[in-house]
Amino acid sequence: MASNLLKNIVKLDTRVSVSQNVCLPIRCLSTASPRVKDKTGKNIVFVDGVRTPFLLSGTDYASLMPHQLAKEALIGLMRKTNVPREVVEYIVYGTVIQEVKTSNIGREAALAAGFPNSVPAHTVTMACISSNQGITTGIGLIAAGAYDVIVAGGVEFMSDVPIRHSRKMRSLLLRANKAKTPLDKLKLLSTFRPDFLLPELPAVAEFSSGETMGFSADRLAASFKVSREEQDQYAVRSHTMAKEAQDNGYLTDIVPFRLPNSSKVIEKDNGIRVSPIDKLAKLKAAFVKPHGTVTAANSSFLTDGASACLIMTEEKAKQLGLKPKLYLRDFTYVAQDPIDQLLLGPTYATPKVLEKAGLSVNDIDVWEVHEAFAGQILANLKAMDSDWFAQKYMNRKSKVGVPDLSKWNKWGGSLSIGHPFAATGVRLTVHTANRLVREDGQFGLIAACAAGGQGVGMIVERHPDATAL
Ligand SMILES: CC(=O)SCCNC(=O)CCNC(=O)[C@H](O)C(C)(C)COP(=O)(O)OP(=O)(O)OC[C@H]1O[C@@H](n2cnc3c(N)ncnc32)[C@H](O)[C@@H]1OP(=O)(O)O
Repeated sequence: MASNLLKNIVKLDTRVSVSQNVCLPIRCLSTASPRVKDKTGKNIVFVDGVRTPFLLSGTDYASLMPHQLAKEALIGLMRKTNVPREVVEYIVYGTVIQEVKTSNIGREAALAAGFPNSVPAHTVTMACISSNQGITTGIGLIAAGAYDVIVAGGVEFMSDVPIRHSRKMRSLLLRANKAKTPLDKLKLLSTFRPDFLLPELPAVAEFSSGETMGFSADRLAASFKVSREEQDQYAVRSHTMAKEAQDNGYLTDIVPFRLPNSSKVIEKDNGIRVSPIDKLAKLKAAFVKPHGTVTAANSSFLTDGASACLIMTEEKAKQLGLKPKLYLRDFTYVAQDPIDQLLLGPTYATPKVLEKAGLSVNDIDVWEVHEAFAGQILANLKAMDSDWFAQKYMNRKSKVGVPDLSKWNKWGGSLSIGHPFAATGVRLTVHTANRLVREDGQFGLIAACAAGGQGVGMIVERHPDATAL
């Protein structure tokens, strides 16, 4: 395993500023002979994507319901693209922790956002890659010829999660509902015990192992010998780059959100926080106590937010006079053992999707990789740089290869911008699109890990018409 890798990340990132290397789109891209062939016969394009500002849970969105956030993302998308709602034929929307009253949240959000009743919507869930799943389900529907115009996206709302009665209490209440006589009800009441009142709190944890994501990340970092200092440095990198992108006005995927019944308009992500490294070093372990290395500052934080994007056939985009940002070229999903390899999705998905598309690591101009934890990102980079890992775990002859880190998450990532689980996939895609224009690149790779030991890799290509940010 290359031991210099992490040193290089730190050195490199203090030098690379997102305000450098910005140029207008000058590369001549052509649809005539694409290097990556279209597999669908439809040349499916990503027109644009938007998101609400991502906020720390428990802050300004706290009194909302999740479908209200999703509604704002959908309204913002239609306003930004200037496409009439009637043109949209189907909506695929992601969520992870479901609000029980709006279980098909895609449909509720679409109705609230003023889409015609005749536009069907369904909800998908695949943990942190749920809106990637929204996009690729849309690709499938278009490729199958079912529809030409799809909206995809996702929402997560951690300010209010369903807290259930205990199983014993639920069982009692359900039986009480069916009890016919007062005597039956009394008999049931006599079975009540005080411990029935203990609630069941949801945890960001793996069902099969019971382990929280943070605990797993700490174990992963330890097994790849990623130090606390390296994790803290990576976290500072993420926040520094996100702050620069925010200050430079690059985060144009944000649609401002006017809070209902208030004059307050939310315009910015509120979790970006550049702190001195010695401040981070003082924080206590958040999961593996007391000696773990994953802390509040080198973890993504619990976030509220929603996203949405518009995808369609290139022909339809032309008919509508739109200037798409990307071709959606290829994708893959991967899955591993959720106990030992929970957060290594990017390592597994990257070579698979590159090979499918006929590209190599060096062809990628923009990397957007989900940062669940700094330790998880650094463990993935080490795994990608290891022949031993490739041979032992991936059935490959040699390592995947290390991405050029000057092209990696240059506008920050989930650690700093936030990670509303099901909304992140669209955020990664639209940042890839906008970075490809600003950085004059051609190909982007999006990768993410997800609970269940799953992961996604997507290859996108800048569309020749992509100019507007
Ligand atoms: C596939 C996947 O994506 S898996 C990932 C899924 N996501 C997760 O698992 C979420 C992980 N994150 C979490 O669960 C939570 O954010 C936690 C447990 C890590 C932290 O939660 P909390 O303890 O509530 O965080 P809180 O915001 O209070 O921060 C704790 C302390 O760290 C400090 N802190 C947090 N971030 C920073 C920062 N960037 N710089 C400096 N200090 C910081 C806070 O100021 C606070 O300090 P204090 O105790 O002196 O007030």
